[in-house]
Amino acid sequence: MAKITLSNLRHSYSPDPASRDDYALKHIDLDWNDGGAYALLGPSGCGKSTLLNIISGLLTPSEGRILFDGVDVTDLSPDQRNIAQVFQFPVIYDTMSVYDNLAFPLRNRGVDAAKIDQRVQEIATLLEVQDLLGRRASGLSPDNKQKLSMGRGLVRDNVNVVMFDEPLTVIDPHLKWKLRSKLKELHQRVKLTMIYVTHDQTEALTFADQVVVMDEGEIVQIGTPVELFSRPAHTFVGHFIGSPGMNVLPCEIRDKGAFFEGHSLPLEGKVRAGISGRTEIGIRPEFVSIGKKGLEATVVKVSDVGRHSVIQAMVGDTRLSAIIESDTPNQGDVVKLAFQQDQTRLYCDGWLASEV
Ligand SMILES: Nc1ncnc2c1ncn2[C@@H]1O[C@H](COP(=O)(O)OP(=O)(O)OP(=O)(O)O)[C@@H](O)[C@H]1O
Repeated sequence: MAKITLSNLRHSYSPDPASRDDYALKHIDLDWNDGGAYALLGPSGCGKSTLLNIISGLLTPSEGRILFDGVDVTDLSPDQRNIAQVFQFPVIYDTMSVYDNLAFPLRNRGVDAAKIDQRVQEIATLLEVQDLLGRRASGLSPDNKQKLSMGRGLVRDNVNVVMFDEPLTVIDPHLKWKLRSKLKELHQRVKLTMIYVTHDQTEALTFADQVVVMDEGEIVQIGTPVELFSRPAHTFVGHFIGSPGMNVLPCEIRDKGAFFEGHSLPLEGKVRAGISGRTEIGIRPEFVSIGKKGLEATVVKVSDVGRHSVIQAMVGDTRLSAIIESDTPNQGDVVKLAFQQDQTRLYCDGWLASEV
């Protein structure tokens, strides 16, 4: 296990990058603490795989250094970095048994037979493949093949980091939640440093203690799932996390207050001093309610999603979502929307600009 430091990293796939847009990773400075469970979350193309490949040593960054426990490993090969990686698709030896597949990474490093047996049994039990140990890997279902692939990544307890790159892509939806919670349980038991790469917020939020959110080659926020939900540092995080995502409404700042469609909307706290730029109000649909007073809005869509309804309503040209627990309005109704003040945030050029 190790603390991993990424220092002043930049990466461009172009041999001659001319502008910031030529960089797949724009500037990354980050510590992954020893024993942490991290998710690297972001949309397709934001640079997750590039970052992962730089940590694993498959890719040399254009600029910057990678340190494991303070030791510079930038010029070391993937093998010398002593890491384990689980990919989207199973990487297993089809002709070997399940047992031998799990034992392979340990045998390869000369671990003694008793210890190998103990680890193989432990990991197989955890992943619920203990009954399959004698079977040939080629005959396994796709789910079990991927479980085996994960097992191979987890079987060594002395790796610096285990990295998972969208590992549940091939897993049946009904098994996904089970494996996600298994991985979490496993992390709590083994306390290896783990980095889980995904574009799926549910996977990231269930697995990780800390979620690193990326967009366009940059880290936009690092936080616990609760922090990302409650105070998104950027409107991108507000949109990307949550279902539906945060409402972002254009606003004007006057007399130290925020005005949307001519209405004053009380913010959570003060407007940060000295801001200038495009200003927006951010409020999650969970904190918009229908009341006797508030912004007049026309309901344009109502979706019953079980425990609550999601309504969409127009205020002028702006569409808002609200999560409504009871007394759901009908499409076409004119309602009054109220915002919970301590959840009403201000953003300037995308970044959080209200203070509490
Ligand atoms: N080998 C390559 N050559 C040139 N450009 C690349 C290469 N690999 C990735 N890119 C570009 O770098 C940027 C980041 O890609 P990357 O694959 O790291 O993103 P990602 O978040 O992992 O996306 P995905 O989830 O789709 O894999 C993208 O603009 C992509 O087109």
